[in-house]
Order: sequence, then C-alpha cells, then structure tokens
Amino acid sequence: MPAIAPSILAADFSQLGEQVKLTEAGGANRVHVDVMDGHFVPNLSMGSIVCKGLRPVTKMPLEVHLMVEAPAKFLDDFVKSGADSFIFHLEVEPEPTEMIQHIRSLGKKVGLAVNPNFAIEKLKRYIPEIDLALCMTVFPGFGGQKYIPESTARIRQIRQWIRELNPACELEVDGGIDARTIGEASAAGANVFVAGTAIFGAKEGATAATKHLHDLAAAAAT
Ligand SMILES: O=C(CO)[C@H](O)[C@H](O)COP(=O)(O)O
Ligand SMILES: [Fe+2]
Repeated sequence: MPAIAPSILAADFSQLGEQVKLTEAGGANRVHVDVMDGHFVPNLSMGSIVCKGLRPVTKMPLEVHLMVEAPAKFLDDFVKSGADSFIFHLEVEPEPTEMIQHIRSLGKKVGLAVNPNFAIEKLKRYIPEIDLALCMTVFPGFGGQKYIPESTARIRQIRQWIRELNPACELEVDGGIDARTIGEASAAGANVFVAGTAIFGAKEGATAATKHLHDLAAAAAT
C-alpha cells in the first residue's frame, strides 16, 4: 500500500491544523515537516514548534525531513514536540551509523536522504540499518519544483537494493510529485510519496487531491 506524506511547506500557515486535517480526510498517512537551516539549503523554513502545534491536531505520524548541516543538534527538541521519525542527509553525515543509532535510541524511526546528484552507491551499504531511504527528486530547498526525470532510474536501482538487503525499508520520493509523476515513481518502486504543491495548491482541494494521488500510486505499484 502506498503512503502519501503531505509536505506542509506548501500549506496555508494561517490555518495549518485545518489544512492537515483535510489531508487526513483524504487518506494521507503521515505529515512531512521540511526543516531548512539556510546553510545546507538556501532557504529557511520551520522548527520543532510546528510539530508541537500539530501534535494534538492529528493522529498521523510526524516525519521530520532535516535539510540542515548539523541534524543532531535539533533531535531532542523535535522529540519533545512529538516527532515520530527523522530523515537526514547522507551529504552532511557521510558516516551515518552513529546518528542512525542515536535516533533509534530515542525510540524514533530513521531515514537517510540523498540529493539528485549524490552517488546512490554510497547509500547502498546503509540500507540494512534504516527504516526509510529518501530519493530526492528535486534539489532540496524549495517547494513547487519540477520532478527530475533522471530520478526514475535511481528509484528503480534503490528499490532493487532494498529487495536484496532490507525488504522492510520504505522508499520515499520528495519533490515535484503530482498526478503526472506519481505513477512513474510508483512503478519504479517508490512506496512513500511526499507532495506539497500538488496537495495544498490543488484546485479540487487538499482532500480530493490526496485521495487522487493515493489512487494513482496504488494503480501503478509493481
Ligand atoms: O523537501 C522538500 C523541498 O526541499 C519538500 O518536501 C518538497 O519540495 C515538497 O514540495 P513539492 O511537492 O511542492 O515539490
Ligand atoms: Fe521534504
């Protein structure tokens, strides 16, 4: 079963709780919280206070995507604020085992992300240690970008390694996922789909858009 993770980066922050509930009504499975520090990526976004605000509003797990240079610094505050899982980048932690174990010791799930120009071979050896691999399908830092077509072959390769090394590991895609691209990513082997603009910017509303993406991903799944 595919999972849809609405990225609140694209939500209307004047009514964030309501926006998240709309996606939950459409069958969303987890909330994707994009944390940017202005160093690892050229943009600033949100911190743990957003998780604290959302925690009482939704039953969905809160997944924190750390696009920051020093992810370890922020973990405790996010845990206190109700975060359920952390994704950090292999670019900033080239030897990630200690960080993976630290996140597990906090009782949280752990994901490892790679940017579109990062050698995925370096991710391979850590697949047995993680709960989720995140294949970025845009360069991180901004919502509303276009899916990079070369991502599809990368997704297919990572899925093959996951089958061989750790079949329980999830494969997430993030960036430019919409009704036109989700089928391709799903057919290539992704099973968790982050979508911001395609959900919160949808003419038909966030509930219908979430359901539509879910149906398309399920129909294309291999
Ligand atoms: O990590 C991210 C950006 O760095 C976001 O999760 C991603 O861009 C989602 O936005 P959209 O669906 O609009 O592309
Ligand atoms: Fe993200």
